[in-house]
Amino acid sequence: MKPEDIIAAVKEHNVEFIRLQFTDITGVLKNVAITVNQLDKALDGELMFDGSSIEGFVRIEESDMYLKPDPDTFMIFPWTNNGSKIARIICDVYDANQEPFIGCPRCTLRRAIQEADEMGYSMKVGPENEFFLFHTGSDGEPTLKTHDKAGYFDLAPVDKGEEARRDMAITLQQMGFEIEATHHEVAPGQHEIDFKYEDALKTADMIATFRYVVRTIAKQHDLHATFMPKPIQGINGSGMHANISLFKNGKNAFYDPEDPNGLSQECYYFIGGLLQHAKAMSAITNPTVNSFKRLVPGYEAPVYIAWSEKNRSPLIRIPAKRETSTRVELRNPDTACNPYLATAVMLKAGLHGIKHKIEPPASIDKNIYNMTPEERKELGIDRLPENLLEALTYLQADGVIQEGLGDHIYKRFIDAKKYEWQSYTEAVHPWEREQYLTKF
Ligand SMILES: Nc1ncnc2c1ncn2[C@@H]1O[C@H](COP(=O)(O)OP(=O)(O)OP(=O)(O)O)[C@@H](O)[C@H]1O
Ligand SMILES: N[C@@H](CCC(=O)O)C(=O)O
Ligand SMILES: [Mg+2]
Ligand SMILES: [Mg+2]
Repeated sequence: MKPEDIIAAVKEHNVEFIRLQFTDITGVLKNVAITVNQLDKALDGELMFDGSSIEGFVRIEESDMYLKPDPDTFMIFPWTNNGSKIARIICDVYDANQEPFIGCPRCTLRRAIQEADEMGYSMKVGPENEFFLFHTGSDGEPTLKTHDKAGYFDLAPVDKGEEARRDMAITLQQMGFEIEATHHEVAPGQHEIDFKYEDALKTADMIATFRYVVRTIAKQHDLHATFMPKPIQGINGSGMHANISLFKNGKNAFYDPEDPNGLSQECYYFIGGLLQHAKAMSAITNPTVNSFKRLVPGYEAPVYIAWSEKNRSPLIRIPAKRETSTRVELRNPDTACNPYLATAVMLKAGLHGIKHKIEPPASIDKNIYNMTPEERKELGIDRLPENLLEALTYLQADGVIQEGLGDHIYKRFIDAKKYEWQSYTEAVHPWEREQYLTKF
């Protein structure tokens, strides 16, 4: 969209406020709301804000930042706030010198996309977004209660969860999402909404928007939507499987009809790169203490670093469809990740595989969970980090993933996450009281 079209649309639909959105390094959506009078100035990229209060941005002495709206992301929300129509535009963050800010996650993804572009590739991503819907209590705070006992693909009697999910899909469609599927997931109260794959930057924007819409609509149904990866022990957690392909000259570069598996050499190398960097990448794709409680055996989440054309136990699965749909499904990313940074490191790792011709190990077509440790060792199957601290240690040893993040984000991320880990280890958890309070 051109700036003049945006101004015309705002006037035509009586939009009162425009939210200028961006994310901090932890992936939390931030916004500055402006009135229509300021839109001209904002579209020219002249709107400044104080970056010193944003997680992982800058120090107070260098805090002036510019928001550069990306006109292609303009959209009017289908709902009103107290009767006011609101629109949003997603922005890149620029520094005081009017250069892309090195701490801006969206600009970081742009850099990785540029690297792919120089090699002739464009990355497509389709995420599978899982989440839980919980009731809110009389105080409006979320509980852990769901009133459905439904499971995978169930058609529950019409309940709030199903109604809310339908509303979410309708709203997203009104906002231009092409919804491919919505279904109940395996766990009670767990849902999935999948939208059609798109170019990497567009998909990352859509994931950020998706989370915002899902939470907003849930609230309208007195429900709390959570993208926390493992809210309840003993049942499945929520993943965000990333379906990835590279296109070259308008064709899927992962497809090769001559290959017995229908996969191109580039696809094999891309898998090789993802597997080689999986441990370091997990700090970004699974960025919370809680993320690693999902990555345990028995809940359809990956634990072992391997790939397969068939079964779902390894980290990477190759869904059966070929030609345009040929893709790699990376199964460890979760719903707490920053979609821009997660996409940037996945692309960086895959491109590294192509550049350095990293052959993946043989595919594993047996259920890895049923193997003995000795069998896994014999096949050279390693596992993902067991916790956030371990993942951070791998990230600190992986120059490729660090380069993908850029020095600024890498350092701020490590500092923020080490602090998070420290605070977690100092906390006394209910489990400890259960185990020790009466025993000692
Ligand atoms: N060439 C492609 N590149 C990237 N993503 C693609 C491509 N083709 C399809 N997709 C996307 O892959 C996702 C497919 O999700 P779908 O739920 O069908 O996958 P699945 O892994 O088979 O399901 P599940 O894991 O829930 O059993 C969608 O977002 C779809 O748009
Ligand atoms: N919820 C599972 C995935 C279920 C599925 O295969 O769709 C996970 O944590 O990854
Ligand atoms: Mg699923
Ligand atoms: Mg999947």
